[in-house]
Amino acid sequence: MAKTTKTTAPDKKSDNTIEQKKSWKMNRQYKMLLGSLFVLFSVALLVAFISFFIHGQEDQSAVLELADRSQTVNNWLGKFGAFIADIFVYRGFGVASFLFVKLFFLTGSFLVLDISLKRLKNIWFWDLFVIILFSIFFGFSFTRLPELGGTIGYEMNLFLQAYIGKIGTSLILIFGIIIYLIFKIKISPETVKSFFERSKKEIDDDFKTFKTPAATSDYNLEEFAVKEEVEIEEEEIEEEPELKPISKFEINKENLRPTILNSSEIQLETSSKQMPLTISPAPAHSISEPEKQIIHTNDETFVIEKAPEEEVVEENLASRLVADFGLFDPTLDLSNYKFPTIDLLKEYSTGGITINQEELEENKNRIVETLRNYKIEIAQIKATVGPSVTLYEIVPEAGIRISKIKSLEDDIALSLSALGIRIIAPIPGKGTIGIEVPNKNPTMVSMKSVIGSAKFQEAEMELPIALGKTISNETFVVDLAKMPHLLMAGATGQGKSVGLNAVLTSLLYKKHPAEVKFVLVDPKKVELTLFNKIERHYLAKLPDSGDAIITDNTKVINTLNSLCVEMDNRYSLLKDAMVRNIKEYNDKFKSRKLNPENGHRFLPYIVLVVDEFADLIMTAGKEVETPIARLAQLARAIGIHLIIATQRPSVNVITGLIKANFPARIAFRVTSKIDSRTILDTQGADQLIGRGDMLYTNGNDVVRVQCAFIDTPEVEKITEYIGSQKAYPDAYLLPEFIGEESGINLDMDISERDSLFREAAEIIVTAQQGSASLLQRKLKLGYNRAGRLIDQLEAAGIVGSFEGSKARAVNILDLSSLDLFFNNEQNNS
Ligand SMILES: Nc1ncnc2c1ncn2[C@@H]1O[C@H](COP(=O)(O)OP(=O)(O)OP(=O)(O)O)[C@@H](O)[C@H]1O
Repeated sequence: MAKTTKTTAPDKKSDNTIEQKKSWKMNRQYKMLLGSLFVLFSVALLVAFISFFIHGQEDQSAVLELADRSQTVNNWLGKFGAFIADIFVYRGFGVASFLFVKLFFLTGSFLVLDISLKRLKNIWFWDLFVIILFSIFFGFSFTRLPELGGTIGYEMNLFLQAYIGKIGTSLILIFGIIIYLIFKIKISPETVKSFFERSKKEIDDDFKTFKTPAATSDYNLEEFAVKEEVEIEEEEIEEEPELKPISKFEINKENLRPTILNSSEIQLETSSKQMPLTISPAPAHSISEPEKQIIHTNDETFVIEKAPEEEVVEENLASRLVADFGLFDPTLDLSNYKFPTIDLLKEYSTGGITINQEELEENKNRIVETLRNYKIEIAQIKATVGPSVTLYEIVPEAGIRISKIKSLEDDIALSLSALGIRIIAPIPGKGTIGIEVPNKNPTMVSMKSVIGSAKFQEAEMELPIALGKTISNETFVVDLAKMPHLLMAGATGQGKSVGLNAVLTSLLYKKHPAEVKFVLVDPKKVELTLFNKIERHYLAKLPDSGDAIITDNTKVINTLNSLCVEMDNRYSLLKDAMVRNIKEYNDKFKSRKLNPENGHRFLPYIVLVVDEFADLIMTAGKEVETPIARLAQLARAIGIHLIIATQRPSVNVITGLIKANFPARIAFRVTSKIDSRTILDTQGADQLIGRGDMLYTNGNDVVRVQCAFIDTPEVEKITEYIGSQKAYPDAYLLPEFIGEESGINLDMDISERDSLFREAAEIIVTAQQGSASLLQRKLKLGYNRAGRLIDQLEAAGIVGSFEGSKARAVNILDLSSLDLFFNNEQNNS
């Protein structure tokens, strides 16, 4: 079995046209031009400012008469210099204007080097803050030299002093400094404390080493050198990302460390003393280790060296990346994507539920009478009206056995002359007995009402699904991610397809195309075709396959196996990231702690929807059951969720293996109690009234829900709304899976032959027809296995080679010749 994995991201670059490249070049040229202008302007500012402080006063009158050519100025940059210096320094911010030189220089450099300007925002913001703060400070401190604070500083200072006085102004200035220290420098009491502690220790160390004869001048020099190096390195680290944030995740850890050889320390200590004891932990990491802390004890010969705590570089780097670029946003590729609006959906009922008082009264009386006939007295009865069913909650008199009421189910139904009575005895968690009676005039639950409900809109779930409304008329919202897989079954025409559409629509209303992808399998070819329009937004498919919606059962096997490959790939990514599930993984990826260069990517949820599962099991049997069971067992953690619908709830379709892995199940109306048991492990689905009336279970409790109704034109409108928006270049591509039918693996070895090889040969020889479909039928095999058998028969020489549409020739005439053939083969081997 040859498998190749090719993980492809949806945002695969489309073919870059020559035009695009050209426009990029133009862009770059403009940037370089503009950048150089900025750099030159910064130089001009510097010259103008310096000469303003030397000759400013003399130029003051000339600035007012710029047009007069006879006026001469002393500024080194002529009238222009005098003018800009006047604007920035005199009328502006005074000495603090020098920071503009830095700002323009940096902006120019960023443009010339084509570095993202995002970081500049931060720099401009804080520098402008400092400029204003400084100009107020100078205006405040040097009232006699107004040019130090500039007109702005001077005036602001006057303004502040007029309102809050000198003390108030100085407090504001101090507050400004605190803001800068906290947010820009990121100072906290802890950092200050640790700084002082470190300096104290350094002073102590210096003092001691000075005293200790072991500390030769060599040592001090080295230590000094190390410190200097650290300072330089730190500066570099500060500056580097400003100029080179190209590689977001790379960091050369060695650059962060001062280079010091432990051995030199050890040697120094040993050479000076006769019997020194030096304890140095973890000598294995001697190269490029951080500074070690040396603790001197009272005994001068005993020096303890303590390895410092290692910095968590990744953390720092990630938070720095997040500070610079913000959290990773997976929706950025389609940032203008607009979610479908609620008005695309239709409102079916005008008002809410209509309560028919007479009907309620009548039903109540009948229930009471029927029970009284069987000597069951009722203490209290309460009715809750739902959209299609009313729940009568009964509190029986003390001493009445619940099983007695339950056994009267059919009698009560008969006396109420209604289809679909369901008795819940007792209602879990309530201690009452429930009798559900269908309403004469059920209210249709529109998809609009459930999608628009606050419960759905505000649902904090990974994959919220609005299924419909419960008996107490509450919107019923469940999380597919928690289910984690859903089985939907029900007889034909009871609302399965509408239910599937409701599930898909819910997800379309809540999830961005970057966050969820659907794999749709639709053997009926008509149910899910509408979703074709959103192929490039929401669908996933195999590479090189035409339509994303799979209608051919043989292709399903490849898709399922490909999903298994995707699952394995995702598990290894999760393992690599040391997280347990997709949510943690994506959170980590968003906070830029995972490097895309190591294959990490944002993982969208994948929802596999199989309509008509029975059909699939019939044609492909075990070959689909195995990958489905594998996905169902393992895929929950990595965000692959399965929704399987079938109208034939028989045990050979919903097998034990499938059932064990699908705790969440929806049953629409079925025809027999046995079917109900097959789906829900309990009866009840046979007593539903159809038209979207359903039972939902996720373990123990069974909830009766009226499924929301969504019609085909509504789905069409939604898919059209989404489909007409900008999309990804292609559908989300699943990893490639090369199935066994590719013919590459002809099993030539006799020992590796299929166990049914002899039987298959006999069938082919008897029928004198070499076709895989014959084997499929006779041996009840899937397409793949039958194909492989034919390949083996060809390799053995029993059938001829592939001849297009004609069946293969059979080279052995009858069964006796076949026996002879096998005997010969055995003797030869
Ligand atoms: N939630 C609902 N509310 C009201 N009517 C519904 C609802 N669901 C289904 N119906 C009615 O039942 C009809 C059949 O529904 P649907 O096509 O979903 O059945 P199905 O189980 O998918 O049938 P099949 O298996 O043959 O495709 C719909 O045309 C609609 O009139």
